[in-house]
Amino acid sequence: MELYLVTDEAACLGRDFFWVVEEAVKGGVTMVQLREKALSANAFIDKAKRLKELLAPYKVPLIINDSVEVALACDADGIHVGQSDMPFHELKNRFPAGRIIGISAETRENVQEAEAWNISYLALSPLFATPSKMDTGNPWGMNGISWAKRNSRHPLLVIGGLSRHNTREAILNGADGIAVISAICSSPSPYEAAKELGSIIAASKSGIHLPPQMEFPNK
Ligand SMILES: Cc1ncc(COP(=O)(O)OP(=O)(O)O)c(N)n1
Ligand SMILES: Cc1ncsc1CCOP(=O)(O)O
Ligand SMILES: [Mg+2]
Repeated sequence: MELYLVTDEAACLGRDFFWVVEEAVKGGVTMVQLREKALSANAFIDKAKRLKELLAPYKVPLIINDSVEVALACDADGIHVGQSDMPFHELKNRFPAGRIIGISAETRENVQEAEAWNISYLALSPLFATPSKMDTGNPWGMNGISWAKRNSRHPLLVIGGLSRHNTREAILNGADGIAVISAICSSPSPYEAAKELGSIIAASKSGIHLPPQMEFPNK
């Protein structure tokens, strides 16, 4: 989940959706979430099945946003739910054990509540305000990552406004991975964008010599 692509057809700017995703995967994306807000259930399932076939040879897991029905119908590797979606206690009974379950945390209370759950990752949402999703709560900011790192046992993702300019700082503050829409889907080259973000993540992880507080004294 280090470099996690959340898809958005509109963010692909008229280019073929499957081409954008495949370029991103070739560039190094490690997980893909199909996020569809306007499709019928059948159309969502058809798109998910096609995407699963595309991803299989690359061994990149497919995550379905919001819908357990779609996730089951396409035999997805995992599901992502937010605070207004199916609650974890219900999801864990509906979704086969061993698959990926990701949850968004919008507040410190959400992070604390998730401590009791067996989930695959927690996504701090949003890290920064973003035009890609307007109905969000208050942004976590970089300080929020270090707080969550100290208070959560789960792998931590950050989402919202991530780009080549702030990925290093997010990782140095404690994020295990980043999730993006526009930085990849809307890039002139989704391949190059993914490659660059992946390199920044790898370099930030291998090059940590100072604790984040020392690198960023104001955080
Ligand atoms: C990886 C990841 N993190 C957060 C979200 C947001 O989920 P949610 O709050 O349920 O909002 P919608 O995406 O459903 O609009 C996400 N999708 N993926
Ligand atoms: C789906 C989602 N959840 C929180 S912010 C967001 C959108 C992220 O998009 P971008 O990477 O373009 O800021
Ligand atoms: Mg949701």
